[in-house]
Amino acid sequence: MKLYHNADTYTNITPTVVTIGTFDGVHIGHKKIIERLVESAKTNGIESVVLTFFPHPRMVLQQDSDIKLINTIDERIQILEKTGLDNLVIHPFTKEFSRLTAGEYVQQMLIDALNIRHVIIGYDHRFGRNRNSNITDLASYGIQNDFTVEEISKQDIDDVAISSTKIRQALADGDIIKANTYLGYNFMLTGKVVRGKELGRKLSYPTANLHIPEEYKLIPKKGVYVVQSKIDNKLYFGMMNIGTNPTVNGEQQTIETHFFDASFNLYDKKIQIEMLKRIRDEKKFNSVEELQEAMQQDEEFSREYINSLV
Ligand SMILES: Cc1cc2nc3c(=O)[nH]c(=O)nc-3n(C[C@H](O)[C@H](O)[C@H](O)COP(=O)(O)O)c2cc1C
Ligand SMILES: Nc1ncnc2c1ncn2[C@@H]1O[C@H](COP(=O)(O)OP(=O)(O)O)[C@@H](O)[C@H]1O
Repeated sequence: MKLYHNADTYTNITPTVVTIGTFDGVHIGHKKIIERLVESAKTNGIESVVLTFFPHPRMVLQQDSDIKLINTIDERIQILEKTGLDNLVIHPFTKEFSRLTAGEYVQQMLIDALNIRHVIIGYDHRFGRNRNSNITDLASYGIQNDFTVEEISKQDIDDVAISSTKIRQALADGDIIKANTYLGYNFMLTGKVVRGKELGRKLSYPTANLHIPEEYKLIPKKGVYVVQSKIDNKLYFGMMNIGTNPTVNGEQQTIETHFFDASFNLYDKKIQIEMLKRIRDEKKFNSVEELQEAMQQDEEFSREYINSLV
């Protein structure tokens, strides 16, 4: 897959079949659409393109909107890599861009930049300044400019929207198994390991504190989870706490993971942690000893769960 951070840098002259959207989560509903796109490119001997925008239009147009996304932009790229897609164009969404008229948008983006032959698009897709053009308008631009428009049915679009809503809700509820079922892969958190209070090692459970710079990343419900992570090409299982560490009077929310059967220095390392299963709520214990006991039980639970996977 080739990656472009601006449609203007797309210089490939092979005609394209394009689909346009945010594809947050790149879940099984999105994958069906992308499969159709890739198939259509193959059948017609042209190249497939997903055109997506970043930041999310709502981050730009309603700056106060506290939008949370299932994937960071880098995670989205990583998941799309595996779909067989030829090209991913992530065009910067700016206020200026949002003011392009529908005609300017079609000409500059679809025709001039992408050399479009075919577009696969949701029945309810809107585009151009104030989103005032629809799929019928796109079809007439197509007749004038020699490209065809293929509609994704209401049913398929509804399925996509339902899945996204279910995934967000499941993550908010801590129901990782449900989220992962709809995603078709394990929900992940990606970030850098930073220093904490250095209490973990005293509890005999050193915990890597994950810092996620993307404020828009959706973080699941507070609590304790079974997780896994590939670090330097080796798979580690572990247990994660998302919370404020009330027992030790923590204030800020942290994301901390203890990996089993491992001893390494992870500071400043970028890691990606896949979440597998929720264990329990975070609690305020009366003493550090009680917390330690709870962590031992979490470890037992996690190990049993991990063994049940194989
Ligand atoms: C599996 C796991 C479960 C945890 N559960 C709780 C909890 O229920 N309540 C709590 O106050 N802290 C909990 N913690 C957080 C510990 O308080 C934290 O790991 C400890 O304070 C070490 O912090 P440090 O990495 O900043 O040194 C948990 C941590 C882990 C890894
Ligand atoms: N099994 C392990 N799981 C997680 N981190 C580990 C492990 N073994 C060593 N470490 C290291 O220990 C650090 C965490 O120790 P800890 O005492 O909890 O300090 P901090 O408060 O800075 O997180 C991690 O960032 C990592 O570099």
